[in-house]
Amino acid sequence: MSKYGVIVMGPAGAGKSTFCASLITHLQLNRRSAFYVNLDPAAESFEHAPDLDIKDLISLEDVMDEMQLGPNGGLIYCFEFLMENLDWLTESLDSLTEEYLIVIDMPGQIELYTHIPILPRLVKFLTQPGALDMRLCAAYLLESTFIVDRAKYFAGTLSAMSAMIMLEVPHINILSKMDLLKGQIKNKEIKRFITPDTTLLEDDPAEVAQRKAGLAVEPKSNDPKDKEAVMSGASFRKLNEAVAGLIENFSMVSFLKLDSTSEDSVSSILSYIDDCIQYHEAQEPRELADDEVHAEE
Ligand SMILES: Nc1nc2c(ncn2[C@@H]2O[C@H](COP(=O)(O)OP(=O)(O)OP(=O)(O)O)[C@@H](O)[C@H]2O)c(=O)[nH]1
Ligand SMILES: [Mg+2]
Repeated sequence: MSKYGVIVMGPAGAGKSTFCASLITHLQLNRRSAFYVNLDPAAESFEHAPDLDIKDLISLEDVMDEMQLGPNGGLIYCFEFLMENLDWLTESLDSLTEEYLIVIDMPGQIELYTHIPILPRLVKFLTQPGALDMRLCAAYLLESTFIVDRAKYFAGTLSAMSAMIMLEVPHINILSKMDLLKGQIKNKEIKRFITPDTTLLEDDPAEVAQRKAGLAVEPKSNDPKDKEAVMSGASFRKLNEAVAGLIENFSMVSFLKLDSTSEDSVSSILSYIDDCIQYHEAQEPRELADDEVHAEE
């Protein structure tokens, strides 16, 4: 029996846990079964108590104390430990029927997505036919406020693309916290960021402001500590153009918009997830509950 799930990824603070919570609330309101898996050993408070929590397998605090590691090293250790104890996942997920949407909340450390091959191994394990056989959709969140800084937006898009290439499962990219842009940026302008392309660098507000202020077009110093010098000027622009060009050439990334505070927005993202994993095709027709029958009448 196949299982159905979504793995929610993205940089720190992108809104992953909030999205997981809104998604679970929405599933519950629509009488769908959700199973919430928290894989962030540093997460402390939850809107919905996790059905499975990595903290029950390993404690980040203990790891940091005993192995004398910092939070990032500790997290990597926790994931390596998880990979050696995958039975822990199998035991809990094995009995879930295809009715469930398994929602997996990931930590925000970017190392996990780019530097080490743990995530591809985890995804391979979850999706392996004959074992858990999960139809899994990867959802990569990027904070929409990044669009005011083109360099940040393209760097974030590059990390989304890197996760996409690495994971080889259906993938959606999401600009989160769209409500924060309301009244700040016109809808027409926001549309330009849905599919990234190099023309977005032509009117980079940061660069326009620099030019207006008569600031250097070349870094004054090569000292990486001199952030302002390194993060501006013609060389920095060339770097951004190269990154934006790479993203455009691959033409793999486009974004969906999410406002986790809006039920309609969460519902629309859920439809994409359902389509990606063909959730509805697998469902048995179910009988309507009494109140649903009345609502239909
Ligand atoms: N306005 C607004 N704020 C949001 C939204 N989603 C998340 N936030 C806020 O953004 C902050 C970070 O949200 P989290 O859901 O904890 O982000 P995360 O990606 O899980 O963070 P880490 O697990 O630490 O990587 C919190 O203060 C949330 O309340 C949204 O759609 N709109
Ligand atoms: Mg979180």
